[in-house]
Amino acid sequence: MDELRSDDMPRLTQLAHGGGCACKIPPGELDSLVSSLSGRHGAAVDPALELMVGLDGGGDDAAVVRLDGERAIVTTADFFTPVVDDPYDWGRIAAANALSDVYAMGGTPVTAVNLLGWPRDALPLDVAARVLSGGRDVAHSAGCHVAGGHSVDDPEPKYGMSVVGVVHPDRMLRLDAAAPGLPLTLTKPLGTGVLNACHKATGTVFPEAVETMAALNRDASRAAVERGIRSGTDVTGFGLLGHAYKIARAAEVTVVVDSSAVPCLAGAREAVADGFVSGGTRRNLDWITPFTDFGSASGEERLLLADAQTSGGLLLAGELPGHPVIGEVRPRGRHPLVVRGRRRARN
Ligand SMILES: Nc1ncnc2c1ncn2[C@@H]1O[C@H](COP(=O)(O)OP(=O)(O)OP(=O)(O)O)[C@@H](O)[C@H]1O
Ligand SMILES: [Mg+2]
Repeated sequence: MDELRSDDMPRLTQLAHGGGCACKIPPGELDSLVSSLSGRHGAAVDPALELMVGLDGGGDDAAVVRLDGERAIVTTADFFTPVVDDPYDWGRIAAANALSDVYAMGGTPVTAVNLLGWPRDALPLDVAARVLSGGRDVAHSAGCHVAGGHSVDDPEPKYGMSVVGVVHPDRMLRLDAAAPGLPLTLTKPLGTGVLNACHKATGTVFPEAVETMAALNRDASRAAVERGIRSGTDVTGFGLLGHAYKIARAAEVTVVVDSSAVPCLAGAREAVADGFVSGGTRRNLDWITPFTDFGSASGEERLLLADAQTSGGLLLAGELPGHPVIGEVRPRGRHPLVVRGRRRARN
């Protein structure tokens, strides 16, 4: 428990209507909103640099513009409400999540600025300082400067970062580059959404979930790029199946997820069974259900596969030693998404 906490200070998660990436605008609504920006008025006039990745196809993890044949700039922004009550941990998690979209493009973050919304009447500013120091420490561990920010008075606490990175233009991890025949790899276990919902409701701390969320996707991203992997994304608010669907849609393939191979945090299955399921997770499931062949997957399995993750792992079209293969990419079939159930033992 953080030393700044006093009995009359509200728990951070109680000041948030939703938590972390589970408070994102639902995927279908976001698609409509973002598509309203493209089309006839969607291109910059006389752009200074070539846009390599933008809003087409529902948008990738970050925007990319080419500087020259060897270098491109990656830009992204992410902020959300508290996922945990400890301000330093929340800061670490929010920063790892913001940096993750640069890693999800195969890039290296170079500089970040803080985005802070703070309820000045409800929470002392030294709590905000703890949040910012958690974010700074994680960004620094990533070799990324924290060199500014923007702060507003806000009834609901919010924190995140806008991050600029660099990437080689021919070595990016793009949604639309997933090719049939490739295995599918996931680099962090699922379950942060349901465990965060349990934490918010009961106050129970899940240290393994906190460390998973605060962990950088840097090493997995670097290793993937070195191995020649060129397609991937990070698994966040739309859940494993939502982000797998975004790959299937962008690359016009079918993504098969083998549910028995998907790693889960300790306690996650119990948390689903106990009903700690966020509205965001249920909306994810509603969104992907028409596109998915669920086979014999149970209701609880579906919820876990759609669980809104905060600062989740990379989902890669390719094999990465040390991380589980959880499915494969196939030519587009009847459904963009297929869930293979748990295999029954043969008699
Ligand atoms: N308000 C907005 N205006 C323009 N584009 C937006 C807006 N909100 C989201 N987008 C774009 O929509 C796409 C999907 O957004 P989403 O937040 O799901 O992606 P993401 O940044 O990879 O998410 P995460 O940080 O959870 O990994 C992205 O390309 C993002 O840039
Ligand atoms: Mg992303």
